[in-house]
Amino acid sequence: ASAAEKRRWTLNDFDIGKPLGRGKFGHVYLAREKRSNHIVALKVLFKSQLQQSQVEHQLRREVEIQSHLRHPNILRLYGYFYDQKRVYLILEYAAKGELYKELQKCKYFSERRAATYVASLARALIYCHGKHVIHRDIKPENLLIGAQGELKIADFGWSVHTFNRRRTMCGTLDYLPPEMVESVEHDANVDIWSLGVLCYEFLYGVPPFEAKEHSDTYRRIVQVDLKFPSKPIVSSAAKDLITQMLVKDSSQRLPLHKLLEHPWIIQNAEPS
Ligand SMILES: Nc1ncnc2c1ncn2[C@@H]1O[C@H](COP(=O)(O)OP(=O)(O)OP(=O)(O)O)[C@@H](O)[C@H]1O
Ligand SMILES: O=C(O)c1cc(-c2cccc(F)c2)nc2ccccc12
Ligand SMILES: [Mg+2]
Repeated sequence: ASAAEKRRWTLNDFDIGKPLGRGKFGHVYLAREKRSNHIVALKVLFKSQLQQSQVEHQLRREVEIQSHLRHPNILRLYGYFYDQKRVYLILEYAAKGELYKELQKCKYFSERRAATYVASLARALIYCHGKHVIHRDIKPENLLIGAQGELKIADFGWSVHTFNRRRTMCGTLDYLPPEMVESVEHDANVDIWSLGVLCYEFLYGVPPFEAKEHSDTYRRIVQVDLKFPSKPIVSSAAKDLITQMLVKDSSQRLPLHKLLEHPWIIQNAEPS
């Protein structure tokens, strides 16, 4: 690890700025590291809440993984430290905030914007899968936007092994592929499914299997009840890509490197 990673950080190393948001286990603040004047996001997590939710080990492992990942579309974890009551994560600051908010504001994205985001996520996932890290939790809430408008996968829900993990944490089912919803063995192809769900949501403003009741969403996922609305107008190339990703048999999903060669991506994604 670099010198920055090894050093023992303390709260005194930082000037704390405005709150950037509230997470499940604490707040995230804008902060400046005093020696380097480097702007970061400081995520403060309360130990008591981490213990109550029994996520302490998950957090340690995810911090371990996240600190070793280096990719332009993956939010950097520079380091961490803790005191009596809190754990602090020193994160790359994503100046343009949450993709989720941007999607709500625009309702849905242009095909060029959607394809550019999908291509950068595919490259980030190819990088992760190359390191035997699968994500399992790709959704708009876990995507942030950097100062140049680039996408950053910001979630700590990484898992190293491709073993079958129950989703102990509650949260929307919308992005789960059939094998996870049916909680059978799953592998890196789960991320292809979630990326397909995300691509649909970028273009239509809603996820493909959304339903009022959890049980209905569950049924629509396992039946791959995929329907394309007539509005907004979306190219058949985009629908073709989504259809090749939202396939029940995970081994038949379009591999990520093939996604980057798909006509819709070639024609619409900004060159990286
Ligand atoms: N690196 C960052 N740069 C800018 N804003 C951030 C950053 N990290 C978090 N935020 C803001 O703070 C909010 C809460 O952070 P986060 O979502 O990480 O907390 P959490 O929901 O508890 O964590 P997780 O989503 O991993 O469970 C985010 O929704 C976002 O608005
Ligand atoms: O008091 C501790 O030793 C402690 C350390 C850590 C921790 C250590 C490294 C990385 C990381 F993300 C978290 N998390 C905790 C969560 C709850 C209660 C105590 C702790
Ligand atoms: Mg969050």
